[in-house]
Formats: sequence, C-alpha cells, structure tokens
Amino acid sequence: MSATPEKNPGKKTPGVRVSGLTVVYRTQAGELPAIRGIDLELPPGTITGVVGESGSGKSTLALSLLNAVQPPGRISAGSVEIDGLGDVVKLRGEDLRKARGRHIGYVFQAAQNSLNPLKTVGKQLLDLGRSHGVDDLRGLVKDARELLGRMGLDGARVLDSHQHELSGGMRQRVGIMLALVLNAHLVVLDEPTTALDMITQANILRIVREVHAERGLTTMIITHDLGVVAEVADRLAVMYGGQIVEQGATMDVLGAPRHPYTQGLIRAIPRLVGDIDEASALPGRPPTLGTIPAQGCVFRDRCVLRMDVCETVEPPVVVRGTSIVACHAVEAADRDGHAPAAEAPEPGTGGGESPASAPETAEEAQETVGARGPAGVQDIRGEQP
Ligand SMILES: Nc1ncnc2c1ncn2[C@@H]1O[C@H](COP(=O)(O)OP(=O)(O)OP(=O)(O)O)[C@@H](O)[C@H]1O
Repeated sequence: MSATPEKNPGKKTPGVRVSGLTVVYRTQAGELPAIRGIDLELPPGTITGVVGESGSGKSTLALSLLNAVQPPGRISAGSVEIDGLGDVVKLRGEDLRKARGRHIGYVFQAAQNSLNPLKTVGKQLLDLGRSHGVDDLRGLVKDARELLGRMGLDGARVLDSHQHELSGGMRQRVGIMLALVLNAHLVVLDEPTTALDMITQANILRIVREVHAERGLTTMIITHDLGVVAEVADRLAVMYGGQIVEQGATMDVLGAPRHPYTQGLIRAIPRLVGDIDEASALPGRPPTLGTIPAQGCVFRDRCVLRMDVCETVEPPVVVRGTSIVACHAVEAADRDGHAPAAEAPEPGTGGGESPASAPETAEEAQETVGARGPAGVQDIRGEQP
C-alpha cells in the first residue's frame, strides 16, 4: 500500500537525534526561549509520544524537526540529526523543501484549516506530488484513496471535494493522508486526532500504528492526551516549561513515573475503577514564555519536592533503565537509596498530594490511562494565564 515505493530506493527507517536544541521567540521583552537545551532521541522504527500542558513547547519542538520555526521564532542553538538527511537545522532552500514531505511527513496542529479553499483535495494532492517529483501520479491518487478509505472516508468523494465541503474531522484525516502519501519515513503528527470523536480517534490511531509498522516509519506524536500515548507510543517524552523533564519507554514512564510533574499528570486522570475522587488536578499553572525561570528547575513553583538547590541549579539528569529524569529530588533519593520524600507544601505554592498515589506498576498505569481507550481520557491542556 506504499505510495510509489520504487521512487524511494534506499530510503530506510531513520533515527533522529536532537541535541542541545534551543528555540527563541522575539517578544517585547527580547528573545525568550520556548524550548531550551533539549536532548531527545527517536530510535528508528519507534513511535515517540510528546506530552505536556499547553505552552510547554511541544509544537515548537515538532516544527524544529522540520526546521520550520517561523519568525518571530528561530532555532538559536543545537542540532536535529536525521539519518539520511544530516542536520536539518543547517538545510536551506530547495534541500529543505524536498526534505519536507518526501522524507519528513507532517500534520500540523491546525491541519483542519490548512487546505487551500480554492482547490479540490485531489488537485492539491497532485500539486504536492508534482512539487516533489512524483512520476506516477495515478499511483499517488490510488494510494491517497486507499489511505482515506482506511480512515473511514469515501476516498474518491473526498478527493473531489473542496475544504468547505468537509467536516473538521474529515479535514484532519485528509491532513494525515497528505503526511503519509509521499511515503516519508519520518512522520511528525501534532495533535492528529483532536477534532475527532472517540470512535474515529481510536480508528485513526489504529491506522497510524498499522501504517507505521507496514512502512517501517519513525513517528513522533504530539498530544495533550496521555490516553493517546498509552495507546500508540513505544516511548514517551514529558515536556514542561520548554524542557523534557522525563523520558523513556512508555510503560516504564507511565508505570513508574519518577518526575513529580509526570506523577502529577497521571494523578490528575480520573480512574474508571476504584475511587473516582482519587483524581486530583495538578495545582497551579504552567509558565508562559515570560515566566519560565531562567535558571534552576522550571517546575519548582508547582513541585511538592522543591528544595533550595532547585532555585538556582539545573536539575541533574538521572538515568535508570530506559527512563531519564531531570530532577534534584530524584537524584538525591537515588544517591541516598530511598524514594523522594515530599515536604509539606507551602500554602499557595501548589502541591499537597503525596506522589505516592501515582501508579506503581505498568498494569496500574494502563488501568489509569488506558481504561477509557485512546479517546476521552483526561486532556491535560493547562490554561494559559
Ligand atoms: N509565534 C510565537 N510568538 C511568540 N511566542 C510564541 C509563538 N509561538 C509559540 N510561542 C510561545 O512559545 C511557548 C511554547 O509554545 P508551543 O506552541 O510550542 O507549546 P505547546 O506545548 O505546543 O502548546 P499547545 O499545546 O497549546 O499547542 C509558549 O509560551 C508560546 O506562547
């Protein structure tokens, strides 16, 4: 079912290594970092989920993988090494245009609104194919129809339609089709299922996983929804205040979360089994560009484990098994050989819950996060002040 695979000889499942990536946006207060010093690896053939509240920098990270951060933003430091392409941060002009679509397929967050209103979907598909030098345009159309069909749409009808004739959910599926149809082997999906109802969302996630496996893709999915991650992702990166605070194999991170933020996110999810009142919202709000601390731990203002050192010193990176955590309290606990202890939180600083109620086993995490299926699980979008 691959689109013109013979046109892509030698394309292999790429690994991706993000190193020291910093992106700044120009504001009235000067250039401020939206993500700072991010290190992340996407191993070939894996699906990595990136979660975090609104404003944590997920979309900025996704755009950076395509070197598509637009002014007033810019990548100010770091590299994004993609096997077969090199450092995309250094790509310019035609090389960059060719890489997008052909090597890196993507669905942006506003995919529902990104179609050209004046052209049918089919015409836009042909334009896309031509601009990327696809010779077998019939094969491209056939693959597009098949992909749309798998996502529950009448492919021929959709290709004949203009944007205004399609619902938000249909447009979102068109976006996913356009991301996959050129047979890119690195696929970046930014909130691919937000406009979809639960059943359609589950269906789309199943297809994303199937296509990922069939074509040997490396995939990154940005989402607010821990249920989506539990459903599809092999690996998980948790973002807060422009940094990755915890990452690892999904079931390790969800089954035994170590960072207080990850524990808070999981505790905030209502459980279907047991006492539904056990769920407790994460107190406080995530920082904005202007309020992200310039030094020390970005999460400290909402953290029940906050210590003096968190004010000024970058959290050390603690590795255990597949999981990598950036936290002073976790590091101190590892050093002293006990679980991180929560101090009584000060009034108004947030917190108050012991981290002990986070799930302790992979089974318990699945029960918490996955019990309601991929959709309808607690959305962790935090409100921006
Ligand atoms: N064009 C821009 N100009 C100024 N600041 C921006 C711009 N785009 C994003 N930001 C800021 O950068 C930070 C990270 O935003 P980003 O959209 O990457 O986060 P996110 O985690 O994807 O959020 P959401 O889930 O709401 O999309 C936020 O503080 C946001 O306000």
